[in-house]
Amino acid sequence: MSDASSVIIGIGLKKLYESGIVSRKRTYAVNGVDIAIRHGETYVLVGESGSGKTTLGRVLLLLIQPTDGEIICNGVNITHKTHYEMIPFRKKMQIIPQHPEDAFNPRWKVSRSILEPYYLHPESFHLQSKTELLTGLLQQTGLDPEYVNRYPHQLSGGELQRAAIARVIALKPEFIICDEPTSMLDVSVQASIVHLLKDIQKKTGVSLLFITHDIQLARVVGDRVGVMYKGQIVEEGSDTLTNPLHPYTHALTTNSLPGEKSYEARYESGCTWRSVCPKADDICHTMPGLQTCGPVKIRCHHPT
Ligand SMILES: Nc1ncnc2c1ncn2[C@@H]1O[C@H](COP(=O)(O)OP(=O)(O)OP(=O)(O)O)[C@@H](O)[C@H]1O
Repeated sequence: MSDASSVIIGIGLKKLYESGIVSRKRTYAVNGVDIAIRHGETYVLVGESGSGKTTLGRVLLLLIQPTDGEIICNGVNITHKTHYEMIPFRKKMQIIPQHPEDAFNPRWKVSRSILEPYYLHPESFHLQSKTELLTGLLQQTGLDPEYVNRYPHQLSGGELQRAAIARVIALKPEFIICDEPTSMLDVSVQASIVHLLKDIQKKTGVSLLFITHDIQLARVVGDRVGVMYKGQIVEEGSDTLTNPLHPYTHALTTNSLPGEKSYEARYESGCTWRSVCPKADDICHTMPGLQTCGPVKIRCHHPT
């Protein structure tokens, strides 16, 4: 899967969580994911709550160590790099969180938080002064200079998300994970934040991994879409949400998912969707691989 067109590649990624003291509960939040994000594209990860989107995103950034699998950044295997060896890669990979307020120190003025990369990595800014950097970042994100002299609780959710984006782009990243960046915002400002991110992408060529459970947003924002179900990507393509081939994607996009009770069965092997799939037969007791069908990848024995 190593190719020069990708900024980040995950190969065979797994993340196992174990909980409970008396009886151990094992959950594969990510269960064998292959993914490649190309330079300059927006790849949308879509799926229901608990399907593993956030865990996969954090594993790709090595904010969570995978239980298994490898991560390649610009052709370099970074899976087992030390904290020190990771520094140059960390600068190139950033995340915009769902809750911008969590990303700010409540005791710092917003300007201090936006300039945090400057204090952490002064060598990256050469002769640029703090004021020049801040002015440029505010211009790029459309944030009123007056706001950055305030504390985080004195800004609206949309203003704070712009400030979070300003901090993220300070180090000129090549790859940004946007983890539901608009889901906590008022509908009226959601579109402006999405436009801002796409505008930054147009100007800088940054790759975006956009995590959402909003199908309409995914359709609009994504160059390619990966559909996650129980820790796996079951379908991937540019037209996936308009012409779904996997029975799960079809149910997700037509609002016809069965009730939680009817498909909560977890199998140790085989297709995890088979308990409710109308097409399920004996072969579905074996796990389908992610097959390439033209421009689409699909994990199903019986695609439409
Ligand atoms: N630290 C953890 N310890 C144990 N289980 C976890 C942990 N983090 C996540 N999980 C479990 O892993 C699964 C995937 O969670 P994850 O947050 O990645 O899903 P998601 O698709 O991002 O959901 P949402 O859209 O609600 O944010 C869930 O079953 C969750 O309970």
